[in-house]
Amino acid sequence: MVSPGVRGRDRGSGAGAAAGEAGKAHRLSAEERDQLLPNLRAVGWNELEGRDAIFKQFHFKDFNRAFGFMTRVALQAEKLDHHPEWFNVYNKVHITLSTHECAGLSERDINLASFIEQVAVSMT
Ligand SMILES: C[C@H](O)[C@H](O)[C@H]1CNC2=NC(N)=NC(=O)C2=N1
Repeated sequence: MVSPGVRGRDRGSGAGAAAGEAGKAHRLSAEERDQLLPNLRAVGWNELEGRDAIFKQFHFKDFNRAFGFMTRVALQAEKLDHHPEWFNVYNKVHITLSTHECAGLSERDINLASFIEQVAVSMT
């Protein structure tokens, strides 16, 4: 499993973030994709066609579980200042992750997807 990372935890502290950590997002290189995407593909994330983004559909027992999941993801997204594009109806949640700032997939999406997986596992 990809580690959820710590991006955002020290946001605003100004304390020596590593290169790229709190700075501008960059689109993942081919090598970075080869390294980072297989773990997410293995748990159902897929790359979209025609857009540099990843997508997954989640199904829960009922709306309460789905909305509880969304609430936990929303709080983390706000902490990370990195937000999902998502759709919910009843027990289904569809999520697309991409980084608007660099118009494509960045490490931020990988980190958020990893967090989302942890939450989903704990809700099902
Ligand atoms: C101003 C604010 O930091 C930006 O708009 C943040 C907010 N959330 C974001 N979410 C996503 N998915 N991509 C971004 O580039 C992004 N940027």
